[in-house]
Amino acid sequence: MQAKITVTETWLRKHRHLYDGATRHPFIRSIRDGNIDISAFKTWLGQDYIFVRAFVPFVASVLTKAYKGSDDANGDVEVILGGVAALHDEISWFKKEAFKWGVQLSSIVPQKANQEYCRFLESLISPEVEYTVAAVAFWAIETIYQESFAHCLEDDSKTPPELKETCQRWGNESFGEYCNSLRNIVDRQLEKASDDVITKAEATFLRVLEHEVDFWNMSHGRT
Ligand SMILES: Cc1ncc(CN)c(N)n1
Repeated sequence: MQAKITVTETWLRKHRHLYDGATRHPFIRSIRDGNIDISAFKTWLGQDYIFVRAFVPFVASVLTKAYKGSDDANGDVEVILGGVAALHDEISWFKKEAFKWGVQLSSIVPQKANQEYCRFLESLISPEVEYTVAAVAFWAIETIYQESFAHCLEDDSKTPPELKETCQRWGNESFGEYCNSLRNIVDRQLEKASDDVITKAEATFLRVLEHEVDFWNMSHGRT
């Protein structure tokens, strides 16, 4: 018997070009090829710290929506709670890493692409946004980082040793498993969603891809 094609699989096939644009961006390729400009890396580091701080209330809102909106026989809340806990570590890691690279986090001003991405996250916090739609954004945001940084750890990569730890943070296997759990949550929700919610969720997925590309562009000095 053939396995059923899930909604996320359909989207990934349909939007492959844009998805690859987000997960195989020139910024990521430059890490993987070992010719990253360290000033671009430092820009990314400072800007991403600001993004992650805005990401926390968004993830907390997904947690609330999961509690209210899913029957939770499937443990959605616990999976998302794991994500919140990981973000706590992530913020400490950014502080440590910024110190290592001489990046002054307190003086970072968010750039336009970052501001727009954070505003988009804030719009998803609204209680009017369905759990399914918010969960799709959450899954996509985490997965793009997982796939991007895992690409920098493949056997034939020439990632500089001093950036390996950064790539490990999102490219490691257990982060990959967590992203798979998020994908299962999303597919389960989409399976029972109305056409209207599915349409909104797909549009949200595309918006995430665009914001991620803009975020890499910004880090790469392309704005
Ligand atoms: C822009 C961005 N996208 C995703 C992630 C992964 N949490 C992140 N830290 N920053």
